[in-house]
Amino acid sequence: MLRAEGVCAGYGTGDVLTGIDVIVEPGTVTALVGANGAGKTTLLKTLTGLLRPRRGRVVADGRDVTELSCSARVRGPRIVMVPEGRQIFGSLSVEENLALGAWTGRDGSNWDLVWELFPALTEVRARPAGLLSGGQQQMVALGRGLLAAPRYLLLDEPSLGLAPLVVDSIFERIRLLAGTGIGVLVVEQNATVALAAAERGYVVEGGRIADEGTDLLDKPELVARFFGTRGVIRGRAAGLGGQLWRR
Ligand SMILES: Nc1ncnc2c1ncn2[C@@H]1O[C@H](COP(=O)(O)OP(=O)(O)OP(=O)(O)O)[C@@H](O)[C@H]1O
Repeated sequence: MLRAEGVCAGYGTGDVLTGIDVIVEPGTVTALVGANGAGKTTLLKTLTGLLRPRRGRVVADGRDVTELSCSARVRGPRIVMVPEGRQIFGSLSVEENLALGAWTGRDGSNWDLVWELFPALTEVRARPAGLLSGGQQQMVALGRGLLAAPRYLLLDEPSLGLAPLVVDSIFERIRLLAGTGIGVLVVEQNATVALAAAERGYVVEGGRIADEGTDLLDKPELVARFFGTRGVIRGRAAGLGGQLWRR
């Protein structure tokens, strides 16, 4: 499993995370939700090695990886991040963008998995990625992450800027990714969708874990904090969807 243990981290002289514990199990989806600026991306950065924690540690499969660089974490414990905003190279083809993820040389059968999970990409594989829809670009970003052969895949706001139906389809794919044994940590402001797709959820507020568990959508006061009372109704509906997704 991948663990953040008592992680404190920040930028300059300010602390953003003030003691965070999070666990990501292989073969499951874990959701990390919270408002703008709560510290979600900062936690992902400390897990991938983009940012060193000031206190606490990052442990992957029993090994302390806190001092490892980003690339060493991809090659060793296979911690891979799909960044916010997709970061696609618009002038490169879909296939060229995907191939960028294959730098570890472990891509092997994951190419088949990418085409299987994202069949829509087969038809546009030679097209410049900048011409794709937002949903297709998100599929490219996920596929590129998959080609780095992750054991742990960290997704930063995969729903950003996508229509609700496209978001549902992306989260279905995320569940399938977890079904292959990958531990997925998904950071989202779209809390109901992420929690519905996840076995376990964490709420980050002000750099701390304010709540965690397997039943966060059953807590109306929590959902209302994010979305108001309309969110409670949506949350219940999404929770039902989440149950159906689970194996
Ligand atoms: N490179 C940076 N330098 C200084 N401060 C930063 C930097 N990156 C983020 N911050 C600050 O850290 C705090 C947490 O940011 P973070 O991006 O982790 O939040 P978040 O929960 O992911 O929110 P968002 O959804 O807006 O990305 C914010 O106050 C932000 O302004």
